[in-house]
Amino acid sequence: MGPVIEVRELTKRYGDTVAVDGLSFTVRPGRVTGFLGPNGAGKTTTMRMVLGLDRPAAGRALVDGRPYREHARPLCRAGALLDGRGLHPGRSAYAHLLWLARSNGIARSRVGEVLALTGLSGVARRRAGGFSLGMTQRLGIAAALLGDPPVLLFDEPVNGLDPDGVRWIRTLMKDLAAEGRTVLVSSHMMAETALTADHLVVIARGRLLADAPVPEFIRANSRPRTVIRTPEPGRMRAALAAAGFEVTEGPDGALEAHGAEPAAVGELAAARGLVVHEVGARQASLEEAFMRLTADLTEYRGGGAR
Ligand SMILES: Nc1ncnc2c1ncn2[C@@H]1O[C@H](COP(=O)(O)OP(=O)(O)OP(=O)(O)O)[C@@H](O)[C@H]1O
Repeated sequence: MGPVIEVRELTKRYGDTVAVDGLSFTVRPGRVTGFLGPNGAGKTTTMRMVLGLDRPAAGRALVDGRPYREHARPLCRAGALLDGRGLHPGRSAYAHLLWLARSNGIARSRVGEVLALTGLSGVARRRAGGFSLGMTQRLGIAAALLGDPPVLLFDEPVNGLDPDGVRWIRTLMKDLAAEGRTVLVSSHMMAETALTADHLVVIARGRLLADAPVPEFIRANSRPRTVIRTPEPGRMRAALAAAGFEVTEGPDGALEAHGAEPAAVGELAAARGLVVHEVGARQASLEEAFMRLTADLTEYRGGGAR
């Protein structure tokens, strides 16, 4: 088995706030693991403890079998993008990376490699303090990749990026996982996570809610839904309603039966002699599944309907 991140019974308190509460999960190599949770769920705190930046009150977090800081050259075991801190604004991108490489026993030649990998070669000599948000993110990722680590943690890497930047990060995450690395990516953005992650670890209030492959997570947290196209929408609607399904109509006139599998709809249509042009399963989005799971648990609700 390749390198993993192991979190066991991890707990962290800030005064009266229990930021992380007896949390256990394992992040495995070869896939992108999305780390999801509402605001204040404890994602950043968990990642900081994995990286030895915060001390747990209880439990432990291991990278490749031991605490991150106990590795001889930690940057070569795990790389991380947290929140752009630790960047000296007066230094050039090159100088920043060279300083990191030196203090971790990493070859100078690797600096040029990660600059090229992150598309920063052309601005390597410029002051990092003058970088745009996108360039700052790229520099943070260059630093994370410097030690060519088998384990990578990214905290909200696409925050504030333009569509090109988002696409670039998405491809990079997938490529890193395809190379057999262990990749943990926290995010608020469900649509983006659905496009990037293979597996999910979902937390709220510091506790584990789900640890499952994305399709399984969606299936477990949504009701089946079937789309029906028919030249007899009125009769079909009535038949579905009589069978106990809630029916809505999409903007294109197609019907959607909630709680119904396509097989049930097809059999119903046959029994009633109804003509159908299309019957198909419609998968819920990751966002819908996530909202369903966390609806009652969210610490801070957005305004509006409760
Ligand atoms: N240094 C700190 N001092 C006091 N409380 C903290 C500190 N860091 C985090 N917290 C609290 O711990 C809880 C978890 O915060 P954390 O930042 O880990 O959550 P998160 O899931 O990363 O949230 P977000 O998605 O909003 O970044 C929150 O209630 C937060 O206010």
